[in-house]
Amino acid sequence: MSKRKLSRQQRWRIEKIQAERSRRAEQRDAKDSHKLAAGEYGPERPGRVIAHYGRTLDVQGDGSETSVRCHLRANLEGLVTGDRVIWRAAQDAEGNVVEGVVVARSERQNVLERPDARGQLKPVAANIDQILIVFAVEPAPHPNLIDRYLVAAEATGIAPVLVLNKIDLLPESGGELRALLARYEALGYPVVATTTAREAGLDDLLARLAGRTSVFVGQSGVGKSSLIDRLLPEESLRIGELSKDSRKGTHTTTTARLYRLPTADDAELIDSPGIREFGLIHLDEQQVAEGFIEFRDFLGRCRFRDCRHRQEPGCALLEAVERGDIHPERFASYRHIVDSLSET
Ligand SMILES: Nc1nc2c(ncn2[C@@H]2O[C@H](COP(=O)(O)OP(=O)(O)OP(=O)(O)O)[C@@H](O)[C@H]2O)c(=O)[nH]1
Ligand SMILES: [Zn+2]
Repeated sequence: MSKRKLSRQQRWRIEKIQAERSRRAEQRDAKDSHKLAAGEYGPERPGRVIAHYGRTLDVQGDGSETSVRCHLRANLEGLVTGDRVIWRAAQDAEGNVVEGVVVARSERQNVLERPDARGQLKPVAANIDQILIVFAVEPAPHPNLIDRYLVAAEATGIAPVLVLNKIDLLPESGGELRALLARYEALGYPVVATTTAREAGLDDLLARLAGRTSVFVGQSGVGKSSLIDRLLPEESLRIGELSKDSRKGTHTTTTARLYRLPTADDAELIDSPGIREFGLIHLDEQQVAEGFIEFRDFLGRCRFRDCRHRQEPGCALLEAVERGDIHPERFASYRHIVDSLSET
């Protein structure tokens, strides 16, 4: 945000708008309390937030195929797509569920955060099982890019998976990228090869998606949209919801949306432009070191407690590189990422 000073009039306007917003929220909450007390809402039931627009959410009840537009009790803040919640449904005269109210949030298994316009971390999605880091021969990943994504994923505690897309463009021998992937596989990372150019190109990916909640991240042009288009063949699934909202003139700045994939068993995908750019978050030196999973055995074993693993004697990491327990390119990548931290 710009540092420009707001005029008194602008400040007054902003305060007025905010006061009006909170007044409306209070009113709605009072109405909800009344309805809840009057038994107009059904029993508490578990559900999942599949989209959110400000203080309005789409919640899918467990075991249900459809979602219900819900609002929040005033004491609930910061719910994001993927959150598991407790909600109560209101029914119309025919017994159809028409709207709902979210009364509680269940504990999060993990949360994906992104910096907002002011650089403050804000949650964008929760309860994710895996981050699919997509890359391709074209555009080729610049050195360290894969490691950067891996470190960012490790920092969230969500399991990363490497997805090499556009394998139709790979040379017969597999090329350098395949060799690079073998190195990551040896570290224990799952690796999946895909192409949207062939019918069976997504079979391995589908197997990987089954039974899990995933997000796709990766640099522009590697084929994230193409993959998602193939996974969600019904365009109406993606666009229908949005146009319905814009017709109503509702605010549609949804941060992320959860899709259940018709193409894989019990697979969920959470997607939004903000999530696709994941990886650009700021990390500290310690997080970067811990993000290189093969370093973990050696961290804390250097002679000096404040070792920065540069040229200190008795550095356990440098010794591990020397012995061949840490690949020199991964170590160089670690250095490069740490050095870039001071530039940002
Ligand atoms: N040869 C080949 N091209 C592909 C494949 N997948 C995607 N492409 C092409 O790669 C280009 C970029 O694909 P997108 O799906 O737009 O890439 P993206 O990662 O979503 O890019 P952003 O939206 O900018 O983040 C398009 O021209 C696609 O047709 C593939 O498996 N093989
Ligand atoms: Zn050290």
